[in-house]
Amino acid sequence: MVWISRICCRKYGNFVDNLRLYVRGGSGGMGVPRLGGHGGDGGDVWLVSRKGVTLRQIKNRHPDKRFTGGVGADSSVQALKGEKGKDCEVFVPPGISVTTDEGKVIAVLNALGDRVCVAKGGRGGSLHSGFLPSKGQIRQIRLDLKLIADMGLVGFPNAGKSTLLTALSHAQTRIASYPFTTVRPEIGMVMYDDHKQVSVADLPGLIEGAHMNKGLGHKFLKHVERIRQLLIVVDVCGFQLADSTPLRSAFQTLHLLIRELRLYNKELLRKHVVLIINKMDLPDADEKLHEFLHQLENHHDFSHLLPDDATPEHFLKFQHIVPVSASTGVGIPLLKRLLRTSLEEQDAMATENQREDKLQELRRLQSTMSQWALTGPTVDTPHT
Ligand SMILES: Nc1nc2c(ncn2[C@@H]2O[C@H](COP(=O)(O)OP(=O)(O)OP(=O)(O)O)[C@@H](O)[C@H]2O)c(=O)[nH]1
Ligand SMILES: [Mg+2]
Repeated sequence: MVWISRICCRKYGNFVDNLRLYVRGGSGGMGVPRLGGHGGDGGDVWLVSRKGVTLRQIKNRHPDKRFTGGVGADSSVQALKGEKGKDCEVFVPPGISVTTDEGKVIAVLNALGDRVCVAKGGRGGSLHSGFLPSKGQIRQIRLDLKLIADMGLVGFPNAGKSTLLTALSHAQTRIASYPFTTVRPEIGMVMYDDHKQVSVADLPGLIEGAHMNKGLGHKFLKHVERIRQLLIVVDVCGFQLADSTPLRSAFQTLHLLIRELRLYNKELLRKHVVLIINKMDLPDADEKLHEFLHQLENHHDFSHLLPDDATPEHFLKFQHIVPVSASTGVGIPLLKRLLRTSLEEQDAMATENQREDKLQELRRLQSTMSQWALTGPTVDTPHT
């Protein structure tokens, strides 16, 4: 039996997922022409990925968001070579991508302990520079945090993603009958009776054109990149953003969602996906589910139902398809079990792939060795 714990449900209040920093390397120290002494180089500014740090902490502790390396020491009679200025280390959470103001990605810090120099200190004065020091590098950089969770709820607004997370984990998410209720990601922990847990992220609803920054656009989509599996949530009755926009059936909604994911980053479609068909308590839900499943099975026959250019080149293969009602709780225990199963299946598949890779490697080695037994090893001769 699966059980859930209110205590273990985490909610990230005041979530900060991006931050702009001003970083400046320290200036170099003065050289001494008379003695031929070199000034010390200025200190660099480094970002270092560390556990337990949040962008909010950085923001609170350094309201001016300025980080500067130490100044290199001047050359002197006592120390002809001046000492290097102190490096400045800024601790950041893992999962950070660092970009310049022009949008150029400088680095991605994924693993704990990853580090990158974001502003180099200036050179100390030397013969080369007429013993005058140079200034350190100055940069405005942007840190973007990509959320890490086992699974992420993805869907159009109002599909019931937040209601589902509450039903799965008792996370206290905002739920309302209007689109775009969720404006920042929330994470809930689904607990199992053997104390294993699965983290599930509730993400703001997508709309058509999200890949071009419509709605919450990229602000939301970037979080999907680091999530292990997608939980695509579709309202069995479809979706209509406003009276003036067309009503999309569940089948159409699904395709439009896939299109948005693909246009943002087609690698996302390589992830494992569980399809959740929600609101099964609504009138006619059974017939609509039947029709939707039929369309899914024979999707090529129904491409005429899709809006222009919505036909995806890649059709997602679903690990599991689960009809539920997040409001009444029907199907929720099954869904909880399937979340766990789906992650275990992915782990098993990864292990199997690794085993297969090793076997292939071994076979290659064996065939090379038997070749050698016949002909002797071939040695690459350098080109003359
Ligand atoms: N009948 C029915 N209504 C549901 C169900 N799940 C959610 N709802 C209702 O649908 C509306 C939207 O629910 P939310 O959970 O806020 O939807 P969401 O997908 O998080 O929406 P956004 O945050 O705007 O993207 C609310 O009025 C819910 O009460 C369900 O299983 N059945
Ligand atoms: Mg929501």
